[in-house]
Amino acid sequence: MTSDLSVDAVVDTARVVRQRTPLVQCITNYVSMDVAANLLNAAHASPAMVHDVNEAAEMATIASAVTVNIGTLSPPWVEGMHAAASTAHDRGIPWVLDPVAVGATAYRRETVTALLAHRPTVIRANASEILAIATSQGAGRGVDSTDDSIAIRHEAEKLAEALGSVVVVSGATDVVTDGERTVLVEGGDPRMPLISALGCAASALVAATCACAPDPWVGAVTAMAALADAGEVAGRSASGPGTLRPALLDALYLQQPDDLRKVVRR
Ligand SMILES: Nc1ncnc2c1ncn2[C@@H]1O[C@H](COP(=O)(O)OP(=O)(O)OP(=O)(O)O)[C@@H](O)[C@H]1O
Ligand SMILES: Cc1ncsc1CCO
Ligand SMILES: [Mg+2]
Repeated sequence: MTSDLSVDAVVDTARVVRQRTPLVQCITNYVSMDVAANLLNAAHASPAMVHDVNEAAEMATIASAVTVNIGTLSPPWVEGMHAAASTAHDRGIPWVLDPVAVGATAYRRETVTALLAHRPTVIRANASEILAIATSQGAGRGVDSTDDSIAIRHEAEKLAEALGSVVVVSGATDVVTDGERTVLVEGGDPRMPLISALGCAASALVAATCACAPDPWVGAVTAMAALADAGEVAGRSASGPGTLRPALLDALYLQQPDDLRKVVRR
């Protein structure tokens, strides 16, 4: 389901990731560190969990891309987030914002508003989080979505246009939009949201693919298609979320770029 999407560009992006092994600086939450690092390794990228303000900007000068996730935020971490995001912006490398539970507290909303000043390349979040940013209001119960990605497609498109960022709304169907062009990525497994911080890891993967893509919209589609295909493959052998997680890492590792053609159809 595409508009103007070159499936070849998606497959090429997946190939370039394998050639370049992009270094992704992850400023991410305590829950997600393990799954994000291992998912990047399995997907042929290279993680570095570097968040402290004393080194965050310096690290961003050698990274290929940065991901900033507010999942377990505190003031010292926020300083590191600003340092890395502004360096990424100045260098013109992609940086991805993951606004975990942004609707839940005023501190999260203020932090996200301040981080938006560094103009994220991509915002990757679930539907409730995107809705909270789009409406500037509290929404959702916490880190999990209570809204449907497809239902907020138009809010996502307007937000992408207003911010000049690609917006990825994850869910049973992922909505990937730059405001003008929107792709729906289907697939995956219904137990994926039960793997805590898989969305955070998805944001890190979006950073990796954007570092290797002709444009961030294609980059974001590549990451979400890779997860959708791997989730589907993993779901065949998994008996629950516990076994789904290692199976997903194996499926990503074994995935071939051409496998993405199955999920991103014309
Ligand atoms: N019902 C579903 N069926 C198939 N895949 C899904 C479903 N829900 C989510 N996914 C996939 O699971 C991954 C994580 O997305 P999700 O929307 O759960 O992120 P999230 O809410 O930000 O997660 P977290 O905050 O735990 O990191 C994405 O790749 C998404 O496509
Ligand atoms: C459960 C949880 N709490 C803060 S961050 C996080 C990981 C999923 O977003
Ligand atoms: Mg999330």
